[in-house]
Amino acid sequence: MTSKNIVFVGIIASSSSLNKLDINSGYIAVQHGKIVKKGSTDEFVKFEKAGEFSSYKIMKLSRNQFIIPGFVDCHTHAPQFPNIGLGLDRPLLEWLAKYTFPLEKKYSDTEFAAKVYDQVVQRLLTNGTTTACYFGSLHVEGTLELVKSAIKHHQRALIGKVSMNKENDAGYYNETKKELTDVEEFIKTVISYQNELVEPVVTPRFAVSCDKELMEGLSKIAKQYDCRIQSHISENLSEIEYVLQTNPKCKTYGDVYDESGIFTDKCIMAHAVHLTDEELTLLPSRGVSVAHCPASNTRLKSGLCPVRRIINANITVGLGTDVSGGDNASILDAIRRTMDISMCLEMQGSPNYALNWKEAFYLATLGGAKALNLDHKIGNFDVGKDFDALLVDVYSKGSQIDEYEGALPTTSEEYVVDLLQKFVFLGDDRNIVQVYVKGELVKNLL
Ligand SMILES: O=c1[nH]c(=O)c2nc[nH]c2[nH]1
Ligand SMILES: [Zn+2]
Repeated sequence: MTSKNIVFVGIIASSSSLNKLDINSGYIAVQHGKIVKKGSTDEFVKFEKAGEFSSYKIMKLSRNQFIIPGFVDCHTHAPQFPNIGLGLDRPLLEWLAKYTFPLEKKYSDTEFAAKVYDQVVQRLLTNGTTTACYFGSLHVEGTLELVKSAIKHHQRALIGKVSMNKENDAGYYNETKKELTDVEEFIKTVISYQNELVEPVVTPRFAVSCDKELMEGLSKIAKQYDCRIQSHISENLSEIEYVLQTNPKCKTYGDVYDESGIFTDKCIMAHAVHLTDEELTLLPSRGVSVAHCPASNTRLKSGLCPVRRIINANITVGLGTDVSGGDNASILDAIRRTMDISMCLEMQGSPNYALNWKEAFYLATLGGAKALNLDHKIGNFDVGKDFDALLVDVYSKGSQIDEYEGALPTTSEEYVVDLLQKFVFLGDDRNIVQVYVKGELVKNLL
C-alpha cells in the first residue's frame, strides 16, 4: 500500500443527491488521503503549468476509464461467508436455526475466524466495497479477528459483536450479564486500537434473539460510548408475528426497539420489508436509517421491499449485500436487484416505484454513507472528504463488457454517461482496476 499525493485527471462521477449524479471531465487532487482540490480540465492545465502539482503523481485516465466513490455495504454478516450460495431453501427463522447459527458458533475458534475474515475483507475490497458495516458473531475474540483483518487490509469498517440472550437449539447465545460485559469489552478493545477507519457497533441480532432487558442494556452502552447500533427489522412475516407475540404491549415491531431505546439517529436497521404506516412515521422521527437488502429478501422469500415508499417517508436508505441470506458479495449486484425489485413492484401496480440506475448508484455511495453517518467523510468527492474511490476501466482486459466500434455516441457528454451506465449494468470486479481507501491504494490491476 502506498499513500502519495495524487492528481487524477479524467472523467469523475459522483452523486450530490438521489436525483443528481454529476459526471464531468476534470481533476481531483488528493493529499494525505483527503480531497484538497478539484475542478475542470482547463483549471488542471493552468495549475499544472504554474507548478502547483509538482509534488503530486499525475494519473491521467484513458477515454474508457473514470473515477467513482467507493461502494458502501451497509449490512453484511462476515462469519456467514463460508455459506454464501448455500442453504437458501428455507425461510428466515428455519434458515437461521438450520444453517446460520451452527456456522456462526464455529467462530469461538479464533484461528478459523482469522482465516475466514481475511478472505472476506479482501473479497469486499476486490469488489470495490471501501466501507462495510459488518455483523460479526457472538464471540469477542473471534470478532476482534475481523477488526484486525479490516485494519490489516485498510478497509473502512463498522464492526459489531453480535448480541443474543434468548435460548435456541444451537445453544448459540449468552446470559444477559455476560453479554453486556462482553459487548463493553469488545468496544473498549476496538477503541484501544486507535484506528481511524474502524469503529465498533452495538449489534443486537434482532428482537427474536434479544429480550427487552438486553436491548435496554445495549442501548445504554451505545449511548455511553457514542456508538452506532445495528439490527434487523420486519424482514419476514413469521418473525414479526413472533416479536409481537413475545412483546404483547407493543403495537408494532418498531415499538419494541423504540421502547428499549434502540431507535436513535445512530441506528441502522436492515430489511424493513413489511413496515406499517406507523413505523414509516416512527423511524424517520427518530433518525433511524435502513439498509435495503434485496438479495436476501428474495433468496429467503421474505418479500419485495418497497424501497421507494421508504425513501418517500424520508428515511435514509443505503444498500446491503446481507451475505449469506444474500448470495452475492458485490454492491453492483445490490444496485441491480434494487432496480429489479422496485420495477417488479411498479409492474404490479405501484406507480413510480422503480428506481433508475442513477438513483440506485446514489444509494450504493452517498446514500450508504448517510445511512452510516459517515457522509461528512465519504460518499462523494466534496473537497475535505477522504478519498475512498474506484478507478473503473469499462473495457479492461478480460472483462464482460465488449467494445462495439461506433456504437456509443461521439459527443463526449453522452459518451461518459453511457460508459458509467454500462458499468452499472454489466461491470464486475474485473472492471474495478484500482481501489483507494483514504488515499491508500488497496487493489491495483494496472
Ligand atoms: O438475513 C438475515 N440474516 C441474519 O443473519 C439474521 N439474523 C436475524 N435476522 C436475520 N436476517
Ligand atoms: Zn442481516
